[in-house]
Amino acid sequence: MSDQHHQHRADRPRGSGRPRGTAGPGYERDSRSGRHPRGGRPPSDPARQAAYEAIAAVHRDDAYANLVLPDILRGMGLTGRDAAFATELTYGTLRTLGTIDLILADASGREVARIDPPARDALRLGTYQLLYTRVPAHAAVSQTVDLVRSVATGAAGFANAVLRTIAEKPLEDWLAKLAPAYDENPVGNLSVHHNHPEWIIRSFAESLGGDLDETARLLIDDNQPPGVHLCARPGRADAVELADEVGGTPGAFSPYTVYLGGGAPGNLSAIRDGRAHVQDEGSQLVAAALLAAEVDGRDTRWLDLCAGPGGKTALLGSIAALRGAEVTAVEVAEHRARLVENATEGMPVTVLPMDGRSVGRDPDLPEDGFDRVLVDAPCTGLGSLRRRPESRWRRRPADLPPLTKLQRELLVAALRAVRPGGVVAYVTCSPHMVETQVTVTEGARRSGVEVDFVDARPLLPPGMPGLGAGPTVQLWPHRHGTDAMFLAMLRRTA
Ligand SMILES: C[S@@+](CC[C@H](N)C(=O)[O-])C[C@H]1O[C@@H](n2cnc3c(N)ncnc32)[C@H](O)[C@@H]1O
Repeated sequence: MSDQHHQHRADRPRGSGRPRGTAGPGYERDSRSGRHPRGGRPPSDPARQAAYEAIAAVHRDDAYANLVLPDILRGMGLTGRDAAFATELTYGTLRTLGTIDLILADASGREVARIDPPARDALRLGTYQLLYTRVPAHAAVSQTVDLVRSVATGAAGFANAVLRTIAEKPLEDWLAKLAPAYDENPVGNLSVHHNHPEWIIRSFAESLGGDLDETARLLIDDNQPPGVHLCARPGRADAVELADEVGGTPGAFSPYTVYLGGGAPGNLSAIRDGRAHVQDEGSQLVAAALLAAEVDGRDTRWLDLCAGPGGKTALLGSIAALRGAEVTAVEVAEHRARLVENATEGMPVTVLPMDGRSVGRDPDLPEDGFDRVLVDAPCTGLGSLRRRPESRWRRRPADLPPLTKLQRELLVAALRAVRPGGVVAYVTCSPHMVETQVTVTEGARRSGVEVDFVDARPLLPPGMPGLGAGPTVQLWPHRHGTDAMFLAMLRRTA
């Protein structure tokens, strides 16, 4: 699945994947409504039922948990501790799916693919409770068996037997039994222990210079839910004052960042009245880095070539208002272009709903026309797996070729759009070398213009640790507490 598909699907009506009324293979019997499990007996408690429905929607409808779960919680009227429990169960089960399926296959003595899908998803949820939470075993088993009874007629006895087998051993014993020995297959071992597919672990390790100890630390942090970061919009809010206002703390690195302590950011007046927006600190850092690079002469025409939904455009637009600059924001998906318009209300930003590769073919996107250009390219999103629990199991290496072609073409367009002496920031929320170093090197080579790499490290706040040998920068959850954003800064020399 390419990121383009990802974007389009993510933008369908909330929670939907497949069209309504259709169901994925194996779910027909029990979940034709697309929502509520059917059956003669009452299902398990509401939080578990909500988690089951979200997990089933992810697998049955190709839905996204972060989109579908809020709708389910709202529909069931779940708030507070129930909503938090349902969220933990949903995200935890989806994140640990690879290992859970190994355990389920071993305990049931059959391939997981051969278990009836509704029973399979309920069993996954039960296994997660047994091995990854403090839910007492008897409650995990009985609640899951009740759930199975309501969604998969006739499977309750099977589920009971499988769950009792799983409950016989703690997680460590299951991992010791099923993971390959570290000495013989370190990546396979890390995959089972830390719930990431092997090809993703290999790509992280390659980006970390082959250091598997550090890779393991990354995987551990990649399994933690990320904190909520706010961006205090320059000229509209001050990060220290905003932190006081919302009961948060100023960010460790970006002067605009506030770490929110808790609560729903949507309820904050600072967000409602346009003084701040939700944005990972890493995203704020790479957007601000574009503006920290020196350019000679004119510095008023900035271009954001992949703008939707507009987080980085909003930061650039706030600073443009202070510096007398103007931002042109390009976004190919019309509905996402509208999100950019909403995000940049009152800022000197012009949104163009068009393909960023039209540089030189559209009067609004002239060659040599801009002083600074941001290419926040569509990517696999491997750097933000913390936010999308199912994503690691959905992504495939085959997603890379079409994405890297698009990334390269957008970078070439950016290098043609910038004037000689201007700068281009190439950014991805993936640390995969094929999307980062390879794309940048190839894009620069094919652009037909002369470029130099600018050392991106001094463009980040002073004293930031772990920025490597340059000239590009890779941020990491375990080093910086941010998404794994990549930044390459290029200057057009002629
Ligand atoms: C990584 S996201 C950008 C995130 C955004 N910069 C932000 O901070 O909110 C990449 C965006 O590029 C858009 N996109 C994909 N192909 C494009 C193209 N050919 N031209 C312009 N935008 C494109 C996608 O629709 C998506 O919104």
